[in-house]
Amino acid sequence: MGDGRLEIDAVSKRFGDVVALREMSFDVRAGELFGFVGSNGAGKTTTMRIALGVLAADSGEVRFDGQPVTLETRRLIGYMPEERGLYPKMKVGEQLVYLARLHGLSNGDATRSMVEWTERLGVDGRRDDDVQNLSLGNQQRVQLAAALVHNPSILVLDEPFSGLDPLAVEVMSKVLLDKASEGIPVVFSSHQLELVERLCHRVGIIRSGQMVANGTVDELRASGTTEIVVDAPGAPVGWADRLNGVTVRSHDGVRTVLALGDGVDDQAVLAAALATGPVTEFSRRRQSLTELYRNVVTQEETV
Ligand SMILES: Nc1ncnc2c1ncn2[C@@H]1O[C@H](COP(=O)(O)OP(=O)(O)OP(=O)(O)O)[C@@H](O)[C@H]1O
Repeated sequence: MGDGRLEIDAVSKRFGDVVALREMSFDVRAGELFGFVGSNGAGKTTTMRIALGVLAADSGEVRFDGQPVTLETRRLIGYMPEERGLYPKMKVGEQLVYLARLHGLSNGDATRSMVEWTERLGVDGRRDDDVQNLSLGNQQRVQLAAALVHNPSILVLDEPFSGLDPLAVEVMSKVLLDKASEGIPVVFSSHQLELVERLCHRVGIIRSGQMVANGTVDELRASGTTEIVVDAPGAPVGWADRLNGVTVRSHDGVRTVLALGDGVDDQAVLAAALATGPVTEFSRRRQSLTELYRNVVTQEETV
């Protein structure tokens, strides 16, 4: 209690026959940027809507700072919905002030916050424009401003990066990192795995409504398959085919990429490579989040 964490604890949800979430559990720590990834329909939006409290879970609990999220604590959440929720015919500035006031800010504080966030997000020149007249990317910047304008203590953002140009991605990234470094938990969903790998402190991969991997990208690497790159110029084709517990991922000229099963001794692989002649490279390959994701998701599919 009192640690500023957002906890999703064994949350389940069905829509008729569709099981959207099965005992989904993870936590987002204070000061952490948490990336939430998974295929279309895996349950990301449903989880976020339950975290916000706009959708009720069938079972399980969402807690913030050790306490169940209530109507009162819901006001502490800055939420960016996937279906974007701005009033198209309202001016940007008026809308942001209105939303901040709904969350209890005084008129003066709401106006100051609107000015600050429109400047930080580069839409200060559009304050007097109707939202519907902005480009989609600028609407998204305003949508982020709407999530931030009431100084939330938790940020829950559904695909905030989708459709943004590279400069807008940088602006959005910096704001999210800054908010996390102020000590609040920040969770966002995304299909842009390179971006998630670059930005996030921890990542959760979900499939069919369940959390199937969760941790720093390095932790996910450590629990995944070890891949070894071997450069053995004199080795005949197929030199590694008969090694126990080893799968040849690719063989390209003199370079072979091998996947080592659990408990396989890499020194035995090195000895086998040396037995073919000189070895000019023998290294562990760092898998990208995209590769880890593919492995986790396809592994689960075959279970
Ligand atoms: N209101 C609803 N009524 C019926 N089924 C729903 C409803 N909302 C979500 N679902 C179903 O629940 C599952 C999870 O959907 P959800 O939108 O949470 O996935 P997602 O991970 O956010 O997907 P995407 O990446 O496509 O946005 C899907 O099978 C979806 O069809």
